[in-house]
Amino acid sequence: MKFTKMQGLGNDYVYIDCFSEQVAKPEELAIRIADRHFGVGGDGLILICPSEIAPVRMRMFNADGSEGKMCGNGARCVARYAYDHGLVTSRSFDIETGAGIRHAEVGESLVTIDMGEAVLDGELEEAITVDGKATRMTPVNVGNPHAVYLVDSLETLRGLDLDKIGPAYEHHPRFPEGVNSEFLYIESPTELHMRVYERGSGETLACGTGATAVAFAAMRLGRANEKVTVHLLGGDLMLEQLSDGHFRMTGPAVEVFSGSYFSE
Ligand SMILES: N[C@H](CCC[C@H](N)C(=O)O)C(=O)O
Repeated sequence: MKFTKMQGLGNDYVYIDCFSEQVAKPEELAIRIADRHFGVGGDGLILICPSEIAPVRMRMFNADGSEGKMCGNGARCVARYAYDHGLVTSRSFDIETGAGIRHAEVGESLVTIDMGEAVLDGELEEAITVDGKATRMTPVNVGNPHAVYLVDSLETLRGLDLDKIGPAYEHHPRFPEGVNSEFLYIESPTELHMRVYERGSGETLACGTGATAVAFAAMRLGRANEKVTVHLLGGDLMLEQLSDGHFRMTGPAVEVFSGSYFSE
């Protein structure tokens, strides 16, 4: 089976072009192919599929085999792949995702995705107790669920042991279906810093839906302008809220290598 390895800010997935390949059990394949020792290695698996309502459809699976409805870094890479490999002829086109249609614009090096509207999924700065510790978070839905936790300094952000504390956030009973958790430090109204512990994949170097969620939370808290740079471990994303409420996310999307995966 042919695959392509792509990354957006180090959020890396194994991509399979389902215009030419068939994947019978993507949940199982995701677990095996995303394994960094026994497989190709990645944060999960993304299928680039034909669609009846758009030129291309994205399906994303986390490293544990669970399917996510939306993936920002994945959408940029799918857009890059679709354009570079001739699945589309225009640089501007729609992608069908589990969360609905997302519009993509493929530039020379950067790709922009219209992430749609973010929705407050509860209260701003809701009280929550995680692992016995009382704290606050802002729940945001960007097609997939996020919880945004504010931290008070860059040092605190850098010092978080997410491998250790992450699972208690991911599986908190407030979110019965699990949640992607972002830890956000607001440096200024235009500069945000975040780390993410993703549902189903653990800490990743970047998360496009997560960056959209933190931009939304910071704006709703009155602490960010409508255009911000989000600094992630793997690099920077630009997020802008348009007058219609939609978030435009701009960042890199890179093909790293391709090969053949010998499954079974
Ligand atoms: N890394 C992705 C999000 C994956 C979300 C997934 N972990 C879920 O279960 O919702 C992004 O760039 O938006």
